Amino acid sequence: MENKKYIAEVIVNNSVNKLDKLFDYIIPPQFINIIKEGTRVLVPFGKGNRQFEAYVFGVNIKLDEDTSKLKEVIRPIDEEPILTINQIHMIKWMKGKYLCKYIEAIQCLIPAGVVNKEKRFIYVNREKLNNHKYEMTEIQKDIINYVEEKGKINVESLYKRFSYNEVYRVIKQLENEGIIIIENKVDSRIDIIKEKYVRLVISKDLYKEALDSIKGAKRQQELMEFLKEKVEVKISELVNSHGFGRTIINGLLSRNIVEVIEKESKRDPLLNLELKPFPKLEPNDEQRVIIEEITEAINNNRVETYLIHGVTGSGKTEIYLQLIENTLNEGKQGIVLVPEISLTPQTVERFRGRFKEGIALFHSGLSDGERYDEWRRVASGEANIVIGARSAIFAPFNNLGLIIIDEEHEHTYKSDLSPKYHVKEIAEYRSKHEQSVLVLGSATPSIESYFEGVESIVKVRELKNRARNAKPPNIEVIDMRRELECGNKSILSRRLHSEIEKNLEAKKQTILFLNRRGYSTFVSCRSCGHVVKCKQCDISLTFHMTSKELQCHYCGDKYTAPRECPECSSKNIKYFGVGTQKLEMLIQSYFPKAVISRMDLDATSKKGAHNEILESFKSGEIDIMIGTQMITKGLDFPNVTLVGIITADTMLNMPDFRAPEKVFQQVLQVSGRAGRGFDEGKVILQTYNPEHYSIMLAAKQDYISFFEKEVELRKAFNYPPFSKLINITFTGENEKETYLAISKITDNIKYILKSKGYTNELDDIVFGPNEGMIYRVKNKYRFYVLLKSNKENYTLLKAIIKYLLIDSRQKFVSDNIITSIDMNPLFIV
Ligand SMILES: Nc1ncnc2c1ncn2[C@@H]1O[C@H](COP(=O)(O)OP(=O)(O)OP(=O)(O)O)[C@@H](O)[C@H]1O
Ligand SMILES: [Zn+2]
Ligand SMILES: [Zn+2]
Repeated sequence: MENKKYIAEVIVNNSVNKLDKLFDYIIPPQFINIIKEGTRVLVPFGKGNRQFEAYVFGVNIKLDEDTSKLKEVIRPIDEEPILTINQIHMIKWMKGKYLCKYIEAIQCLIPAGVVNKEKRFIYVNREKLNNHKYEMTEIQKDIINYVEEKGKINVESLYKRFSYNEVYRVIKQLENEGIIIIENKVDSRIDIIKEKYVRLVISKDLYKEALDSIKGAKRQQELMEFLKEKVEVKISELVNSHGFGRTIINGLLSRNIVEVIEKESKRDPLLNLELKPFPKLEPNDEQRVIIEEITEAINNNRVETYLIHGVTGSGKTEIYLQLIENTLNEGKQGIVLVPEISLTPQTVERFRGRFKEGIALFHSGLSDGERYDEWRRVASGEANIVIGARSAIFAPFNNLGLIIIDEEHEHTYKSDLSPKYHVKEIAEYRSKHEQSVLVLGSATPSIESYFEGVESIVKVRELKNRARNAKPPNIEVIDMRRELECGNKSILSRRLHSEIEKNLEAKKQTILFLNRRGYSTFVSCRSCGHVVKCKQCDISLTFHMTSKELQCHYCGDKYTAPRECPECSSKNIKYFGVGTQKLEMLIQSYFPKAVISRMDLDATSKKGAHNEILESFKSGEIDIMIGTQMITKGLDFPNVTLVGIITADTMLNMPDFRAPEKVFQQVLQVSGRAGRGFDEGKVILQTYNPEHYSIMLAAKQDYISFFEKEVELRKAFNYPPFSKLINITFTGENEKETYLAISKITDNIKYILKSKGYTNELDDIVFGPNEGMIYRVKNKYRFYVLLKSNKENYTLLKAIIKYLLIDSRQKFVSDNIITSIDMNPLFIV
């Protein structure tokens, strides 16, 4: 056939709004069999035909159609497609679900190291230079000399050498005259690391002779003997760990006794962690039943979600380990998600101790290079287990059998960048499309997840007992209002004080927990515990320092700050909190002999500091550990018998409908650190709101009652899981312009809703626009509008947002305003 053309539909790797769609390119005949769905290609783009990297999403054949306006693909970048067809489907699905850009979704699936960057190279055209007619300026001469000297160089390096403005102007002009030529090349940003190794090249029979020939050089002889035992050794290792300097190595090199070879090496982030074996445990009855049931589902490729609700210390990790083992035995691969790798060193240790190898780690602390290497280990099949935070859910496995989300209630599973996905949603998608089992685990499942259990969408399995027969800790609530009445103004109740004392005498360890989030933004009464809330939203009001007013963070209603408590008329109506540092000083002054350590963001900002503190806590050097949220997760220290929660109220009064849930979770999680060994654990929980259902039920460790109460309230105020929230944020440098822009969008949303017959309900659907809780960040102003939708209008609302903020964005929002859409916000900030 004459006019048959192969057309590639591509996504250009560029985050400009206008480019967020598929573009057609002709595939030149020589590439027809190479360029497929998922191949990365180089394409010319725009008027200047600059080269861009692009991803092929589809290949079509066109017959007798006019393709004269289309450009041609320049060439493929890789030999094999970099995205599978499954992944392309997932990217399209993510775009539809989160209203993000294609390229943003692609960037979730492919690590930064793979995504290429365009580099510009520059060189001099000698002929044109010789023929030019005018006198050059000094700077022109300097630049030309510099470039000629180097041959062909990256333009970036000119910017380092000369001032940007000068270079920019000069090279533009010289380029127009053809004196210099600029070439665009797309290049991988990450270099593959090559390591140099040394090995003996002397055969066995010549060995003795060679050894004798260097009698005078004792160290060279020693190196020979050293290498004799080994195949090859890294130069860096010889130099750094074994004291063989370069001259010694060069000595043997010059005599042709050794040679140096180069091998590609992968950066291994686990390299410097020591490996302690963690042998398989005989599962107890509760564990066994669950392991058997889920293994059966894995073996039969069933699409199934399990929620393991197991009290703290019930041995969930052992279940995960055995499930992963069974998955590998089936020749399949597994993903284990943890809230934060650096905060869950014990979990990682156990997996490494059990499986030794084949584990790849994905987390935010990796350099681009490390991330790229880990990704390639997974893609090439070298690793069959991935452990990691959020991003690990995108691990490029091709035979996925099992996904585990440990501590599934943790908020770190929600991405704060676009696409604002929740790991659980991606995991559900992969489970469904790759026939694999999803396991969620928590001692305190999120209300949404447990609700899915009630609705039989997920299968809930319970672990009611601690694994090593330890008893659950005993939680005692201390009413801080009574302390004040009795004249104790200290941050420690008398009870907590004396328990710490006792614990120190018994040589047991103590954890003191202080929550920093939401610290002193709300107003409460120290005499009666009353907290001022919005009448409409049941949300604690936020105190605004500048206006000295109280404002509801959800609906925007303003209230005047009371001078005395509306409940008990006390003048003690302001809340004063303390930070961890101050707390550490206080505790040290109360217990001068105790060894105290602090674990918070400040104390652990140095690399490795977190692990160091944990190690010395484990070894028993530290008596009292003071910490923030960092110490609530997965720590298993048998010698901790006392946990003190300094105040449950900071969290309780967060302007967030999930505040009671978070308090409940946090109290149970941090309490769960106590009494995991032979001795019983005790928890002292201090609060100004002892009657709050969240505190009372946490003290009883009664998850089910808490769940029921919470669900009742969510239903009454129409919060998730009974509604879906959508949050739209506008950020801009010009306060007024940003506000007007979001107001215009809000009006449009209302207008369209009205035209679709929603008239009376508008006030129950659209809230705002309001100032963001963090109103001014880096001189940019932030406003948001919150939408509350139900099953029947969700699709409509999504379509409206898509129309206003994506498809017709240019019409409604100027380019200097950043818009962000969150389809299921966990926090509204
Ligand atoms: N079958 C078993 N036999 C003996 N010990 C076990 C068994 N299963 C688990 N353990 C031990 O019980 C302790 C608690 O287990 P693990 O840390 O897995 O609890 P968890 O459910 O993850 O708790 P948390 O939710 O508090 O993190 C660990 O020290 C673990 O080694
Ligand atoms: Zn009061
Ligand atoms: Zn309100």
